[in-house]
Amino acid sequence: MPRSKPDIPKVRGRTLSDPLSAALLPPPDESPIERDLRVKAAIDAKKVSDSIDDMIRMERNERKKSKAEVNVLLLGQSESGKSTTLKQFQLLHSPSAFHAERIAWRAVIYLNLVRSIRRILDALAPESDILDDHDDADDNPDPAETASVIITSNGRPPSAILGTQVPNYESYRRRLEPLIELEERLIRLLSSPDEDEATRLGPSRPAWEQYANYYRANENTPPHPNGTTSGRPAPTIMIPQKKQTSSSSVMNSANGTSSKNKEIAVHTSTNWKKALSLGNRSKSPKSAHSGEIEGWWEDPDDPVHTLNACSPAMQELWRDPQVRKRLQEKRLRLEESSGFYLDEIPRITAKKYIPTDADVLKARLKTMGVVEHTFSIPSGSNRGVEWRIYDVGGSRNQRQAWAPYFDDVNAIIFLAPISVFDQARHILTYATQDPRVNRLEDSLLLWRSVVSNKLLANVNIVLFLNKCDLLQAKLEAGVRLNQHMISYGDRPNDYDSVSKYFRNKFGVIHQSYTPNKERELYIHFTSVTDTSRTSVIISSVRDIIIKGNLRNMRLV
Ligand SMILES: Nc1nc2c(ncn2[C@@H]2O[C@H](COP(=O)(O)OP(=O)(O)OP(=O)(O)O)[C@@H](O)[C@H]2O)c(=O)[nH]1
Ligand SMILES: [Mg+2]
Repeated sequence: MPRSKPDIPKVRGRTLSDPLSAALLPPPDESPIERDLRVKAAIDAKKVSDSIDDMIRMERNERKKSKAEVNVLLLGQSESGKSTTLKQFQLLHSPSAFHAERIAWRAVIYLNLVRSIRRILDALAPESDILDDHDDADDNPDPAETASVIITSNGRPPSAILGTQVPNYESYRRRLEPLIELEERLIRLLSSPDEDEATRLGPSRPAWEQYANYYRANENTPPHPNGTTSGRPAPTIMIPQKKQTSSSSVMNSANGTSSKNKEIAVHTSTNWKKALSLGNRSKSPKSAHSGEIEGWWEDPDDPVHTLNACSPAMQELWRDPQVRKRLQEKRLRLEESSGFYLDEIPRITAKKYIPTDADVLKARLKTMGVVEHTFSIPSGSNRGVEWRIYDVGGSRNQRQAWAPYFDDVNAIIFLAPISVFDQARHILTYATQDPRVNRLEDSLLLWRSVVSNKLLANVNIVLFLNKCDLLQAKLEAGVRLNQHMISYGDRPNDYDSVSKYFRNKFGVIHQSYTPNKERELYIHFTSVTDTSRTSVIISSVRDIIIKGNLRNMRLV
């Protein structure tokens, strides 16, 4: 069916100097019969052209339907749980690949554990001036964001002056010293061996290491407090860009294609997992002649030996009541922090330790750049829908990499960690007077900017109010929401009331700012480290996204 009234071919907007316009003009001496013939020929030609257009359109829709594609973006601030959600997708849809990679996570888990120990020692150091809030390290290193240090007028942090002294500190420090070297080694192992700049260490050496160095040189005199800084940020591993693979690939953070922009912060699972191919050795047959070994535990250079040797000291440190008291004074709640394995030291430091699924889900490795994973997910009568899931870095200096993905995204899963209402990030920018920004406020602002984005007006949005397990534990421990969010007022401080309050807060922002009032918002309360509950949620999210996608395709 022709879509417009048949007429002579349109040449509107062209001038006579345009050769096409000139060619389409009727001949000057055209008779009425010739005119009718010419108009009929033009109408026939247009019919043919329209039917070709229709065929092309139908073919494209058919192609889309048969090889349906879904692009999903995981968004949210740093440490909100995006990469963990991606791991859950992997566990659900490519479990064998997930299990095959478990061994490679050993290095990350070791690094998380060693870092927790170092943070305790930093907090115990007599002259330590580490920040009370561990999440401050979130977005380092970024020139616009610097962790602030609370220093009194005499240059010493208040907690160092008034805090509980741990008499065994020196002994712990000495016994755990090999872990300093191990931390550096693990970071080197995880980064690419041929990239000098591959690994970014934090801005300074840790307080306890400075103290240790000083102490070695000046046995009994304590070091000068000046010059010490806060604990290091979470290890950030910068991995060079490699050719993309279909199942797991890496993108340039700036334009999603090449490495032109030297500011690329690439973080690919493929690369670092290969770099630590410790697991391969377990497959080698043991042979006295070739020197092959049965497993990594027989390799004297494997990091497990240092950990294993330090295991008793680590356990004593973590069990020590005075240490716990000191951590409380410093408001350092390691139990809530990412990559927490202190309650499982004997199991993690065992020579033949293999990470469980739960360990991998708990492991913390900050994402730099954008990581893409594809899955083929069967859906109803469809042969298989190809899902592309993009996991982005959530820290502030990573967010500019998000926009290029807005163009052809079908759905967004936005993660907001609602347990962080009592945490602040230290941000020093020219525009910010108060360097402390509440992390939940940060999430709300980010949410507002995503839901109000016009490019995303027709994109399905699913909101995960995440870290509900930590929220519940925090409320049960007596932390009051109204002390951090005045607007909460006198409402009860229990999980039900608080979680509803947050759902409402995020919902109202969506309602007020969405450019598409028809858009439905799907909200889930999640703890994405919990596999059984998350797999149910993922299945329902999958259906919502597929339905929304089909609806949008019909509108095309
Ligand atoms: N207890 C608990 N821990 C969680 C939950 N979700 C994520 N985590 C942990 O929080 C840490 C951070 O999660 P990630 O998935 O790495 O966060 P991300 O959003 O990818 O962070 P960036 O890569 O920095 O943007 C990890 O150690 C997770 O195991 C949750 O619901 N409960
Ligand atoms: Mg991540």
